[in-house]
Amino acid sequence: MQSNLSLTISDLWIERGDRDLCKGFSLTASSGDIIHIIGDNGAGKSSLFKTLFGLVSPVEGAVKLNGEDVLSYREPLLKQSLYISHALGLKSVFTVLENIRWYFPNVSETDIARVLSLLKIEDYLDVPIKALSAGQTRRVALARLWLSDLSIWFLDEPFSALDITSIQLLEGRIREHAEQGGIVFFTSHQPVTLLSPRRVELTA
Ligand SMILES: Nc1ncnc2c1ncn2[C@@H]1O[C@H](COP(=O)(O)OP(=O)(O)OP(=O)(O)O)[C@@H](O)[C@H]1O
Repeated sequence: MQSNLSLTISDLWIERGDRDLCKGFSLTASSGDIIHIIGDNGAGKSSLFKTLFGLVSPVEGAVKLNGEDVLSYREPLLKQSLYISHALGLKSVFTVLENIRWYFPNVSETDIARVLSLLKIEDYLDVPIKALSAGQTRRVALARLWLSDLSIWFLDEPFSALDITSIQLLEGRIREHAEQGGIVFFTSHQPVTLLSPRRVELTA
């Protein structure tokens, strides 16, 4: 995992439908930062993450990773980043293990077993995602945070549907990642006080 990272967003302006979002939005995040993006429903939090991932093109603005423009050529950012959207990125007819293997074909059985046990989904290895509860499904998606070595995380509502034990586990993992030099952006409509994140508000 690379540390000493600096991601700078300058004067961003996103348009979706006929709505202006994030107009004039600027932010710099460095290794070790945990950033809680807040804002009302529809303020543009998911759109911001999608823009950084190239799924939405901004009207204006610049995004630089360690000084390099990553809006016109995104590969340096994508190679460093892990994005878990509302959609979670899981295949519903694949089993838990098949989904994990889809992302991590070379990770050892031991590491997968350790993480699934930590997340208390070790008994569901051969169960298709469509047969899991909402919280169990999210835990499978979040397993990527323990198995990946990517530095910059974009987590859209990662605490949604989780029980208290899982919330604490995720908070611990986010804190650990930042301490190791990663950068974490997340959205949540609930206060996440244990992490003491930097709060950045988008206005609708
Ligand atoms: N595919 C789309 N086409 C047109 N407009 C869209 C599209 N997706 C989202 N929008 C609009 O963009 C605005 C911002 O949506 P976005 O999902 O980014 O908000 P959000 O802050 O993540 O909201 P929430 O807290 O409800 O998740 C909304 O007004 C929404 O209607």
